[in-house]
Amino acid sequence: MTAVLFQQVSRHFGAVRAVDSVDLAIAEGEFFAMLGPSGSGKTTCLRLMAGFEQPTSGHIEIFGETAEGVPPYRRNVNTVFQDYALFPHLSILENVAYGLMVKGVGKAERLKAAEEALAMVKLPGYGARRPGQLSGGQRQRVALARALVNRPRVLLLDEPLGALDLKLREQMQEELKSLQKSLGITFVFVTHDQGEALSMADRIAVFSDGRIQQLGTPEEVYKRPKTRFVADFVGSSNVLPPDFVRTLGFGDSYASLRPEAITLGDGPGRKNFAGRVVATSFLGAANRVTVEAAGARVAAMTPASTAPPALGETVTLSFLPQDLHPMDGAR
Ligand SMILES: Nc1ncnc2c1ncn2[C@@H]1O[C@H](COP(=O)(O)OP(=O)(O)OP(=O)(O)O)[C@@H](O)[C@H]1O
Repeated sequence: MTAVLFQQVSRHFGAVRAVDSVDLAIAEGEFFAMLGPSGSGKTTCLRLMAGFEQPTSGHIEIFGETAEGVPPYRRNVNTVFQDYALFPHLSILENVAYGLMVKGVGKAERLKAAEEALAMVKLPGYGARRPGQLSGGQRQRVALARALVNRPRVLLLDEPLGALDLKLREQMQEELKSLQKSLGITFVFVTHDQGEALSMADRIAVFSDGRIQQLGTPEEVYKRPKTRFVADFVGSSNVLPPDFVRTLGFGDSYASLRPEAITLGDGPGRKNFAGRVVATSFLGAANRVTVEAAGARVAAMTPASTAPPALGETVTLSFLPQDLHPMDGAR
């Protein structure tokens, strides 16, 4: 079943097209990431799903029901905000139970549900504390518990790990992913961190200027970026200019070629080109070798077990034709 459906959805603020003719269908139980730079429209999309914004045009459905005009509290969705928005004067348990209190659930029942939600996010026994007595990572979990206690069918997460340091972020990424799988709730996750989107999501929508540039699995988006923007934003792919692509025997368009698909030397069935080494760097498991070839700068990954070529040396590099991906927007 489709959890969230956008048909030609736009949200304009005066002349700003924050969201511009977006189509998407998020499946029930999916971990869906909206990835893009600041100002690309992903938060506005999330707010449209939550009901904090209404579309200027287009149609939104949540589990098959029209969402336009339905207020946030009537939708089967809950939002976890980046700043957590916990009440400082309430205990952790009261914070988590708050949504149920507003809905009129009796005290014993809501406190029990809040305890269960705290256990889900691995914070059992923390209920008596105040938010100020918890670490950033623990507050993040409380924010999550506070959304989960409502048993939403869709959980909307707006950069929920943004305030955490790198190590805690990575730990929470794994926990969020396994929590999502065990609960079977649809997660829609906003991030500007491509590593985070690639590692957690089932599918990613890459946003730029209010539009979806590409929608696909992490592997598709990473290995076969459709546009130069996606190639640049989602990773360290080589973006080869049309003139160079033509010399390799392909058509007249930009193309992406991942550094790890390029090897030193030639081999059967491979396409090759010559380049002069302009930089090398040791990355631990591999060396990154950058060459200049016919006006293009191309990076290759070579095994760390062999010494990289010397700077200034001319080398032959090769790749399998299927690893070169022509992109939209020729010139
Ligand atoms: N209430 C508003 N009034 C006017 N312009 C807005 C409003 N909300 C968003 N915008 C504009 O819409 C565009 C998209 O904003 P949005 O917050 O959706 O981007 P984002 O990709 O989530 O960025 P960030 O990662 O910085 O949150 C921006 O240019 C923003 O300034």
